[in-house]
Amino acid sequence: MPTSWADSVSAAENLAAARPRSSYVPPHLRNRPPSTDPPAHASYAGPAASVQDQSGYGGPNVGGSRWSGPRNDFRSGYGGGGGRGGGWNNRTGGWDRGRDREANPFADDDAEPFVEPENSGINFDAYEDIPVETSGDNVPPPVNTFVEIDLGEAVNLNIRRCKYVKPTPVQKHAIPIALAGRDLMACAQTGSGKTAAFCFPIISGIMRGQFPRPPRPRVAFPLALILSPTRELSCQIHDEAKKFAYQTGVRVVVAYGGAPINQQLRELERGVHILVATPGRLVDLLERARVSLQMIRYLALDEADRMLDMGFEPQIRKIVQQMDMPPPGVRQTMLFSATFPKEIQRLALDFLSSYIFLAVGRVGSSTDLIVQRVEYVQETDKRSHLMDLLHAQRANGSHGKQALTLVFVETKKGADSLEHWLCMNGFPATAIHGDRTQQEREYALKSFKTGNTPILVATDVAARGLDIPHVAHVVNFDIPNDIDDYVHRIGRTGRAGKSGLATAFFNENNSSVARSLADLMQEANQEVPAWLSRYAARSSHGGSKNRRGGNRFGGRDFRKDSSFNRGGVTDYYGGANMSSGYGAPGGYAAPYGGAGVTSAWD
Ligand SMILES: Nc1ncnc2c1ncn2[C@@H]1O[C@H](COP(=O)(O)OP(=O)(O)OP(=O)(O)O)[C@@H](O)[C@H]1O
Repeated sequence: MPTSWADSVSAAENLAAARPRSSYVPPHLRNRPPSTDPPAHASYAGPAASVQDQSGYGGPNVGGSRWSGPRNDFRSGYGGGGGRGGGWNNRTGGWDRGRDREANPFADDDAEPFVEPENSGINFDAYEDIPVETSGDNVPPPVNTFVEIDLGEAVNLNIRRCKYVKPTPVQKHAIPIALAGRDLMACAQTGSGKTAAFCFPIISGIMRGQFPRPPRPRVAFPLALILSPTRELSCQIHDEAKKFAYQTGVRVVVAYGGAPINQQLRELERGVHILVATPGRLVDLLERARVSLQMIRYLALDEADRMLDMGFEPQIRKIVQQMDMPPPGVRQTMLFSATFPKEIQRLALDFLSSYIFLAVGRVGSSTDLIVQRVEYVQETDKRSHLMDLLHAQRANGSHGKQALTLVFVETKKGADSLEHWLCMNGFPATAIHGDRTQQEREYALKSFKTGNTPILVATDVAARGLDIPHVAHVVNFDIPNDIDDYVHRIGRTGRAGKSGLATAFFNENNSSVARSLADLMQEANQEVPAWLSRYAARSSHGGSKNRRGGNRFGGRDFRKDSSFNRGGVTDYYGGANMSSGYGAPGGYAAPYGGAGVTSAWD
């Protein structure tokens, strides 16, 4: 009997190796020991449903009826093709052929080129005391271990390959909610494992589900759609999802702008269960009729508040509401972010059905793992101040090496110019922003990640979601106008239980965020300089962007606000007609998404 993860991984690999290669194994029987009984009928029952049957991972059935709830009843009937023989994976060139050639997504994991000796090791105990709030009807109880969550043997094996020992707090709560088929709006701090929180239930659901054969050839019919705001983030989610879905038979494909579309079309033609995409490229594919959303059962918006703000909202509405995607209640919708302004929560009602709101930590708060410093620096002194910081950092670093430092600026021009200046002054720097070609962007990111160019100057295009190990320091050379952007930027360090440092250069130009910055720092147990408190006191009367106002724990699901019910919406937790009255133009636009917000994005 396997006694450790390593044992069970190698046992499973041996089992796979021992399987006779010559005889044809139908896709739905792959990953199953030879003795397992064949299914009663030939309908497609998810790529690796059989894996579940032999898992031994029964565990308590968290969420009780999650596999037989009304949503799943509906799903199995959706499209009316559940009983058709063969299933959609059997079409010519289907994903199952690709599965035989599935590259090992873990192959590079142990060859980390840049290793920072201090501060390695994941310390999720740091998250244990975080307050958690859930609201909504019949919230499924959280779990404490992955074993309790019935994700199936293949996914459990991948969890071990990822070296995840136990679920993070957001995973403990969000995974059972998602497995129960519930819509979810989840807010949890940067670097706390949200990607896995929405990927695991999607993969598991696809493995267990009954889905009809896709109706047309040469058109991709994904079952799940994961949207994210940037190309790099979509690629990262794709990489992660491929790890979680390795050898499950669930096929994950990514589509994003700036890369040749033909290659992406070819990938899509080979079949896709989970499509990870940026909105612009997806709209293109939909308009070319190469992707249909008609079979979507799962919709996840990562960085959901960003996806629903002014820059992306029209595209998201087009994708979700104006094409052929099943409506809320038919599909399962999950929104994740570290920040969720109330205006956006309100807007999100249009996409959700009877959802559960989950907040792990304070909504929009940063993690205590990040030491935040704010320094008063005049505009003209910023460069020399940065140079001092970098010099000091190099002197303190191991072997005189520059630690990975991410420097955020407001504009693309500013990024180019600072990169140039740093290089001229002997600091190995590169830059990433929306005017660079995709190739340049990818090269910059890679060079930074590997430590070849340990300073990355970036606009907000790199602010959200990117999980770059060993980022020691985030410098807000220009402080963003919106405090939520600040939260995401500094969240590039202090991830997965590790600590990090964030320094912001503050001056008169930033007085509009003084209050929210001081509040945020206080919430995260950071030392607030007296001069910043004075700025905050001065600016506390104005500033529509100041959405904080102290500790808001306990009142953050906006449905709990009295204004929610005053808006004529009486169904408190997501019954019919919740969206009425909120589609009015200007409902949220004024306080959110100023002119500068979209400039740095794709
Ligand atoms: N249960 C776990 N155990 C150990 N590490 C984990 C676990 N879950 C996730 N991680 C790791 O934690 C890191 C951060 O995860 P992830 O990128 O999903 O965070 P996030 O909450 O989406 O952050 P952001 O808000 O910045 O997008 C990743 O490197 C991921 O592999």
